[in-house]
Amino acid sequence: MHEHSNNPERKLIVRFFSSIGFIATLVMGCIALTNSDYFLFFTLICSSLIYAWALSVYKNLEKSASAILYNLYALMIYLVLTGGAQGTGPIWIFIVSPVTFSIRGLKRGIVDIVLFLLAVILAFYCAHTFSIYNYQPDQFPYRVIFSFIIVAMLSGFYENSREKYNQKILALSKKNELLATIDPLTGLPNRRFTMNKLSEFKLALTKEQTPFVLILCDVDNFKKVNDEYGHSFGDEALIHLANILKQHIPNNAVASRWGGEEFLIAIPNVFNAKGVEISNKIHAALKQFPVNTSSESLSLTISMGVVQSHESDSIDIDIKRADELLYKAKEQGKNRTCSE
Ligand SMILES: Nc1nc2c(ncn2[C@@H]2O[C@H](COP(=O)(O)OP(=O)(O)OP(=O)(O)O)[C@@H](O)[C@H]2O)c(=O)[nH]1
Repeated sequence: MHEHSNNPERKLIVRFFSSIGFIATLVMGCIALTNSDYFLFFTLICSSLIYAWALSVYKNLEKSASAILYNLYALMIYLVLTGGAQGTGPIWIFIVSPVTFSIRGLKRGIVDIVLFLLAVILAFYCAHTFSIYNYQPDQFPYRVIFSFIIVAMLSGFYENSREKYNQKILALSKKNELLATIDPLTGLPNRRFTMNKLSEFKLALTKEQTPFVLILCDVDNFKKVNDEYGHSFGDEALIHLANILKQHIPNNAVASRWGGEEFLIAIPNVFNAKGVEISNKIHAALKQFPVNTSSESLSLTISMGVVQSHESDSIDIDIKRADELLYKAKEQGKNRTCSE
């Protein structure tokens, strides 16, 4: 499948063009019938049926797109060859480049249009050589071909800008999506991202009995840190803590900034005891590595509540239990972990 056509926008375009093609060829077929032009009537009805089929298989984009385009090309070549109604047939070829580019995209569109152009030149040549239709004035075919090339180039230029613009928008929205899930100060995932991750962990617990542990952490006496050392030192302390948390959790775990000076760690595939072991390593690392700035140094301490998620409890209840244990750790004198 061509990557350009692999999205809902392409499906819409394919449906749109197959519907337009179906209606237009059907109406033109009926007009040909009233003019007693039976061969043109038969050609247009066949074309209309192909468009109807393309519409019915629109979910298979490649098939549907090829049916629309090759049907269109065949009809255009027929019109050029026979002159259509009183020699006006070639006028229709100008719709080919916008339709081709919007269905095929730029690169493949150029290939299709060059091949189509060669077929049109051949059709004009055959019409003249075999006296199928005698275009008047003689320069008419040259003018049509020349203006077709200009229209094709303009459509290609437009498609090129459109694709570049789309890519920019896509990159920007990906970047924004990422920013919306990351805490700008610590670079850790934020609450929103973590809630989604917790839902995944909960699903794995209920479906596959994969256990997971939550560790809720809160910096001790952080108001005092801010008051004594300043707010920017407080910020440095949070960044330092975030780095320590990242270094001490398994790769498949998530350490997130839950809000303010609170952090939540979620570790899949482990039981409570492993959560407590990790929390003890974090306490030790904070003791070993103080927050250092050019002028200040401080050993930060945190309190933690560790719980194992219960299959029967909601995520909110799990977090509430962790919060109760964290509160207990604070009550018992801080710089410690309480678990169930
Ligand atoms: N520097 C800085 N401070 C923050 C940030 N977010 C929250 N705080 C501060 O964190 C402090 C939290 O204070 P409290 O809730 O009283 O808690 P505490 O002083 O740590 O006391 P305990 O939790 O009982 O140990 C407040 O002073 C907030 O202003 C932040 O992003 N940067």
